[in-house]
Amino acid sequence: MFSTRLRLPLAYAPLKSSPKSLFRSHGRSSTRVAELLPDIVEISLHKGILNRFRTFCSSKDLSLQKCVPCNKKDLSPMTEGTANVLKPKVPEWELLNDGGVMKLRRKWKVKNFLQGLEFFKIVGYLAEAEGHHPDLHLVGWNNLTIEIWTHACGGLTENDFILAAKIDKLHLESYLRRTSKT
Ligand SMILES: C[C@H](O)[C@H](O)[C@H]1CNC2=NC(N)=NC(=O)C2=N1
Repeated sequence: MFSTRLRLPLAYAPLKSSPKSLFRSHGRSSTRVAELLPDIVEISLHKGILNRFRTFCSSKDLSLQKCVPCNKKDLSPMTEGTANVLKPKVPEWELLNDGGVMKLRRKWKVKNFLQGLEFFKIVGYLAEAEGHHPDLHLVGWNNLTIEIWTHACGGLTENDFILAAKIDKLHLESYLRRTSKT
């Protein structure tokens, strides 16, 4: 864990210019506050590092994260609010509530039926590698839809957003353009 003891030489601790948030205006004498300074600095430093660590964990690019096994007993679906927070990270996908089950959905038009099946195969290999699987639909031979949700809990988990982000990283649109010439 991060524990960096930073002992500021009190002479250099600019008490007056320190951010208000560090020093409550309890009218404490500067001597008392000065005594507290090293611990206050350490706590804020610690928090800063922890916050940076947390930011790293919820890294912007979901496609760099890995899906986790959905076999935890207490796995529960995320709230609609949380889903809306994550949604901007997968802008091509829509959030839908399918009879009470929150899902991610994205549609593509394919050139022909075989291209659709090829598309499924590419996504299938990704899903197998992640251990998390989308629902694949190919309707009217060229309307391809992918829906992603976590069946184990009947709703959305971070796995679903990670898988959606990884599917986007496949850049299947350029695949569809390339193969449509064949
Ligand atoms: C143990 C393993 O994580 C589970 O069997 C996985 C497989 N793929 C999955 N995919 C999806 N979408 N939901 C699940 O609940 C799920 N469970």
